[in-house]
Amino acid sequence: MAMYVWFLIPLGLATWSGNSPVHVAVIWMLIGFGGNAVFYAMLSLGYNKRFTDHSLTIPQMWLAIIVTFYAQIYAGPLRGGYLLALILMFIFGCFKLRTKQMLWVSLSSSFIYAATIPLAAIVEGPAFNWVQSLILWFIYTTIMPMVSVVAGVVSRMRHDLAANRSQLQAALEEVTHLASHDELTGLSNRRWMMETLERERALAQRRDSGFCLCIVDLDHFKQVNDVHGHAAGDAVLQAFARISLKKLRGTDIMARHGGEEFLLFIPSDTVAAAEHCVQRIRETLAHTVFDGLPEDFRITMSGGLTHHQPGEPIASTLERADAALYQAKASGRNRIETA
Ligand SMILES: Nc1nc2c(ncn2[C@@H]2O[C@H](COP(=O)(O)OP(=O)(O)OP(=O)(O)O)[C@@H](O)[C@H]2O)c(=O)[nH]1
Repeated sequence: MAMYVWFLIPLGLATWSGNSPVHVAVIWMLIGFGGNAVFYAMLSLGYNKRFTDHSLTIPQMWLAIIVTFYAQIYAGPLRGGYLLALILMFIFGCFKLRTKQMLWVSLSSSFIYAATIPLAAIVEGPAFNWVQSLILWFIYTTIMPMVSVVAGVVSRMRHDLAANRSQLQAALEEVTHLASHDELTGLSNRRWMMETLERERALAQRRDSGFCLCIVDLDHFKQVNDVHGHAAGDAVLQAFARISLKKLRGTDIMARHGGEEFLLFIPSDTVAAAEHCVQRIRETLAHTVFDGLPEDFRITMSGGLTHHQPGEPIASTLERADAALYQAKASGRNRIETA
């Protein structure tokens, strides 16, 4: 668009000084501004999505080529200056097009340029300088492919840069995810959970609300590895995470505390309500048949559940939950003990 506005100055001067007929400036404005308005409307209304070239760069370049060559037919000795408008348009093209597309546009435009030379000769009559015009055409036909190649290189560099940036973004997201999640189960990891618990502790204190913590441990898990192999053990851990997440509410948080131990945060004011939730997981697990393991294979869990006392450090809550877990194991496993 800026090109059309800027070239109105030389075009206006050429018209004012009698070097270019008025209709050229009128057509320049009508086609230039009207065409751009159409492209703007298409982009705003999303019609551009129907084309493979979403940016509509090629049609926009063609609009500039046609209107510039039209002005050039009547430009007389000023003819060469108008070609500079097309250099601007080719630089614009390099933001979106590949070298091949740029070359195609430059070569096909040089054919159209050739076709305008006899038309300019008709307009100018006997004063027309064929040699000068053919030299200008030769310059255009040889320089524009070079501009296209350079523009194509710039375009490729831009594409590579954008691809690198999105790869870097994806890697950053992955690193951020890995820093806060357990790779095997996809649950939050211990570090993230401890930070979250500190935040929840501060929030609970401010809101005068409570929450419960439960340490969950799979029973005799070592035997799973020993009898069925480490891969089967991994599959059991993953399945347990899935089962638990299905049974939890959106506000509950389950994290892998380490090994076959998990930490469960339940924002409940009463141990009874939290216990109900943990018991649901325990019962479901006890009846779960695992893919790839014998039909009669079952695994159970034990849990130590406690309520966070206002003001106490998280470590103290965890110590109590751990003691309750120890009690659950000592009492025969597959149970939840509260403290
Ligand atoms: N497959 C697998 N095993 C793990 C992983 N992390 C820890 N373990 C195993 O978990 C087992 C834990 O065993 P123990 O601490 O003896 O506990 P347990 O056999 O569950 O016995 P109780 O807790 O007393 O019921 C060990 O054999 C660890 O190797 C893991 O990521 N994958």
